Amino acid sequence: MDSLQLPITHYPLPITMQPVISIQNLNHYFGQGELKKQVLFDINLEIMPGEIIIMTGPSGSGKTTLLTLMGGLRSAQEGSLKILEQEIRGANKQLLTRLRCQIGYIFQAHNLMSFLTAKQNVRMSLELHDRYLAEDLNAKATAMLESVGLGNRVDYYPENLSGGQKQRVAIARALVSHPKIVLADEPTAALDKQSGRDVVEIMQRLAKEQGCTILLVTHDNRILDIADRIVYMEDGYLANNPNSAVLGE
Ligand SMILES: Nc1ncnc2c1ncn2[C@@H]1O[C@H](COP(=O)(O)OP(=O)(O)OP(=O)(O)O)[C@@H](O)[C@H]1O
Repeated sequence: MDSLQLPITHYPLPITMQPVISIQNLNHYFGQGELKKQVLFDINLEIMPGEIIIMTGPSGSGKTTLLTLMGGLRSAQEGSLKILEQEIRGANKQLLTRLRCQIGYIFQAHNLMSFLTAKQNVRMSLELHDRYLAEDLNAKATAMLESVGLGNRVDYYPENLSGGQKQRVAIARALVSHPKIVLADEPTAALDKQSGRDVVEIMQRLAKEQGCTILLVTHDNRILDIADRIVYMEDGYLANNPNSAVLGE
């Protein structure tokens, strides 16, 4: 088997910048027959590695529907949607499940397990990945909690943490496995101004450190400045040009 060893290269391999998410002419419908209703219209969007994108727009405009499609939480129906270079139009459950393991999710309600401590909640996310099985998962989870400023709360249960602290545990849980994509739906909605600010600044710092892409849906105008790019949804259409929308005013 020795003869199969590959030569070691001592120079960096060329990096090709492929979009982590690529959407072309995407339409989406809910319901069937007479009740069939189109909620997304001809969406086109490319998101590059490391970008922080904020998606904003009125209630009911289709933001969550688009976010769940981009997170592989539902299958695309019409057009093309590629996540990490995999086409997910008509994708089967196995492919969607595999993709989901490579994506971190942060929701408005933190969705922490109430019967697990902060450390156990974060550790659980690592247990989904075979590549960490040989590592000290408790040490990794603790280090991640330290990096979101919760080193002194690792053994606390969610009910004994503030809203902002819970959301920071959710961030630690989403980012501990170094996903290429993190999707966040209204992560600051339940937080006061300062906690909301802290939470998004932590997300921004970790994303830049890890080189992961963040896609964040929000109505919160106070956090728009953390974005590299803002996209605006209205009535199921995406305005990809920030100048076409009056934001934060
Ligand atoms: N499961 C569903 N079945 C039928 N219609 C749905 C479903 N989910 C969403 N819709 C409809 O699709 C449209 C877009 O909803 P969506 O939740 O994506 O909007 P949104 O911009 O995220 O709204 P909000 O800001 O209030 O969360 C709305 O008209 C909504 O009523």
